[in-house]
Amino acid sequence: MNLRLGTRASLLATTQARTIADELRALGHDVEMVEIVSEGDLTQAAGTSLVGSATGVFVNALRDALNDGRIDLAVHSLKDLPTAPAPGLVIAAIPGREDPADAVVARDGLALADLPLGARVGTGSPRRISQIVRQRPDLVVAGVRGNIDTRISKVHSGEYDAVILARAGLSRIGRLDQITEVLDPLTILPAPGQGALAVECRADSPAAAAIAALDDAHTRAAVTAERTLLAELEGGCSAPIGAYARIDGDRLLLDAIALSPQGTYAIRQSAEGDAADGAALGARLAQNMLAAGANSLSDEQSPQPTAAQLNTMGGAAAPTQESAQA
Ligand SMILES: NCc1[nH]cc(CCC(=O)O)c1CC(=O)O
Repeated sequence: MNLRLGTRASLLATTQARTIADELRALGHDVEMVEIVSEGDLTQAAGTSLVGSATGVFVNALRDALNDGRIDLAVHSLKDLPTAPAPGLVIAAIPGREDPADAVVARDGLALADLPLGARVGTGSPRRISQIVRQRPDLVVAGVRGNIDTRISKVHSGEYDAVILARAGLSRIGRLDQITEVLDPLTILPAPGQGALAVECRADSPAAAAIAALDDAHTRAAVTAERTLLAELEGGCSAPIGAYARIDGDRLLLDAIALSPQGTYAIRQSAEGDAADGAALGARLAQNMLAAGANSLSDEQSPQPTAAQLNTMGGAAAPTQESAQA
């Protein structure tokens, strides 16, 4: 089958797209790569930045190309896809995912815990900020723009003592040697879907069946749990969310955290369910977290916390309370 695969021009995007193209070629398909240039790429190249979500602009440029019939499939980082389904499009494959952990790239080979008091850490992700400041309130966290290599270069130039990046992205572009610490995904919970790719096509496209051969059932179950949890929590709160699901035999284990922006308060819970139904597990854990107060997390203590909130809030909470089974 002839397949036109759309990709952004960035190193990470083209590397990810090439991986998928190679796998489809191995199945006997002819794959042509089509570069899709978006407003986001143009402004990034000009050294300026977009107001609002740049990732949204990149995703939409690829989706427009799918809807217009300029391409037959698009490869996305799953964590950059909004949880709402795109009308007329389907995620035809979620291939096996990389290690979803976050990673530290720091000067002098340092781990997060070894950074000196008041060190400068670059990340703009509310999820990373809240979890890292919760562990190290002394760190000065500042947003950092640009692609992965640009971010790493800001450590080498001394602008930052460390930056936090997804291990998967560093792996894909061959920068694992830059990592000075991989953060345990049960300590710093990853973004829902981190490390996974999503291959999207038109719902009525004959390409869907061809692409489906790349799907990995275990990864799909895990990221479905993570993204369903995110979707349910997004409806009820604007707190940063981390989630990490993994398969254990025929069971699916899910850990999730919602935090106040500076990490003063957090609700962390875990649950397990049938590996065949990630959506049910994600929805159930989200409801439990909302019941525990995930919808009212702020760095100022809430006026009248419920008993359930008191049980799961605060930096001094014992790990056993934080990881109460749901
Ligand atoms: N939002 C940017 C983005 N989207 C996907 C990745 C890396 C690959 C992945 O997480 O799957 C990154 C960079 C990062 O977070 O370090």
